[in-house]
Amino acid sequence: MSDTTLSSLPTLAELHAMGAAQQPTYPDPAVLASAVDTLRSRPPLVFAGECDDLKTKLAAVARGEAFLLQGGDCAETLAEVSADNVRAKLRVLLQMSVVLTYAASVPVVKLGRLAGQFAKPRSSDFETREGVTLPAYRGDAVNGYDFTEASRIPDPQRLVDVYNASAATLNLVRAFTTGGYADLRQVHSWNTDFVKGAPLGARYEALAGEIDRAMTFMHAIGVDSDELRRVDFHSSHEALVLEYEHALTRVDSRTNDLYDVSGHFLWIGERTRQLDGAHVDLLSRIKNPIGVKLGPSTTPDDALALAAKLNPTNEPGRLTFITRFGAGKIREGLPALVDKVTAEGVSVAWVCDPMHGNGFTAPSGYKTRNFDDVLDEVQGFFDVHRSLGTWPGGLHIELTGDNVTECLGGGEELSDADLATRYESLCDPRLNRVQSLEMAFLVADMLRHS
Ligand SMILES: O=C[C@H](O)[C@H](O)COP(=O)(O)O
Ligand SMILES: C=C(OP(=O)(O)O)C(=O)O
Ligand SMILES: [Mn+2]
Repeated sequence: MSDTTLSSLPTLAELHAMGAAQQPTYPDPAVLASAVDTLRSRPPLVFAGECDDLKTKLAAVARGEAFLLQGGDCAETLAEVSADNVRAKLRVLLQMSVVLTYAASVPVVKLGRLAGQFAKPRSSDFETREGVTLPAYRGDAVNGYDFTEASRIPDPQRLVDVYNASAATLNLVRAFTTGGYADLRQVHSWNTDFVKGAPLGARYEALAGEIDRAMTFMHAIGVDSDELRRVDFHSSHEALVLEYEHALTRVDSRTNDLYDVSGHFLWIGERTRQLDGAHVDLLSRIKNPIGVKLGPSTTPDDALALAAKLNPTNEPGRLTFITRFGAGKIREGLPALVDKVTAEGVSVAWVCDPMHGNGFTAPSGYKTRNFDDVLDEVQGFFDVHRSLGTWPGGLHIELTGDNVTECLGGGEELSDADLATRYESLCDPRLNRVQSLEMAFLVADMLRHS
C-alpha cells in the first residue's frame, strides 16, 4: 500500500473540520477509534477493477447507449441480511431488468442499493412519540430502531457489523448472479408467472408475449451461451458516515489511485452535497463511479460546480446526477439543469429517483408514496429529456422483493387502511414486488413510445 497516496487523503479530523452534515455524535472517541482501526484492517469489499468496469458501463449510459436500473431498500437492516431477503431483492431487480432491456433495446446496467445502504440522513435530529423525545434513528450503521434511550445512542461497533453484513450480502449476490440463478430463461419465466397472476396482468401480456417470442427465436437459432446464465451486478450505497467510508478508502495496487472499496458506486445525498463540505471532498478524491442526488432547490450553477469539483477531467461514466424533484416539480425544474449541463459539454448520466420527492404522511400516520406520483415523475423525466434531445439514462428506486404494504396504489390498489398490514421499512416506503414489476412494464412502455 502506498503511504504517499494515502497521505494525500484528508484525515477524518480534517474532513469533519470542513463541515460534515448528518453525522452521528459518538459518545466515546476511544471506542470509535478502535472500530475504525478494525475496519482499516479488513479486506476490501469490492475490487477497484470492478469499479472501473461499472464506470465503463455508466459511460455508455451517459452516451445514451445503456440504461441504469438502481434499486433496493431505503435502509438495509442487519436483521434482514438473510438468504430469502437478498434473493427476493435480487430476483425482482433481475425481472425488472429483463423487461427494461427488451423495451430499451440497449443493455441495462444493474446496480443494487445494497451491501452498504445502512446509514440514513434524517430531516430531524429527534423523534417524538407520545410526548417522549429521543435522538432520531439513523440507520443500523449508527443506532438502534427501538424507541429507548439506550438503543438510540450511536454505537461504533455497528460500523463493523455493517461491514460484515455487507460482505455476506455481496458474497451471496455474487454467487446468485454468476452461479445460474440469473439465467435469462428462468427470469423470463418468473415474469410470465407474474403477468398471469397480477391484478392488471392483461395489461402486460402483449409485452411479455413479445419477449417470449424473442426468447424462442434466440433459442431456435442456437443462442444458448453462458452469457445468458450470468449477469453483471454491482453494489451501491449513500456515502454518509465518514468513518466508514474513510476507513474503506484504499490505494489500488494497480494504479496507485484511491478507491472507496465499501461498494462499487457511492452517491452523495441531497442533504450532504454542500460544495465545500466533507462528503463532496472525500468523494472527489476517489476513482469510483459516483452519483449526486439533486433536489428541486438545485440551480444549474450548483450542478456545474459539483461536476467541476467531482469530475474535473470530465471523465465519462464518473458522474451520475440522480434527480429527485417530485412529480409536481420535475417538468418545470429539470429542463434548466439539463440544458445548462449539456450546453457546457459536461458528461453525466441522468437518472431519475421518483421516490424522494413524492413522500407524504398518510392520515394513518405512515410515511408513504403514491404509485401514480412515482410513475408520473418518471413520465416527466422522460418527457423533459425527450424534448431536450438528451437521454433519460435510468431509474433509482426504493423497492423490495417482498409483498410489503408501504406505498399506495398500483394494480393491487393498496389504500391507507392497507398500510398497517405489512409495513416493514424502518425509513422510507418501498415499492413491493408487484408494484416494482408493474413499474418495469409501465416504464417499458414509456421507453418504447416516448
Ligand atoms: O431516505 C431518505 C431520507 O433518509 C429519508 O427520506 C428521511 O426521512 P425523514 O424525513 O423521515 O427523516
Ligand atoms: C436519502 C436518500 O435520498 P435523498 O438524499 O435524495 O433525500 C435516499 O436515497 O435514501
Ligand atoms: Mn429513502
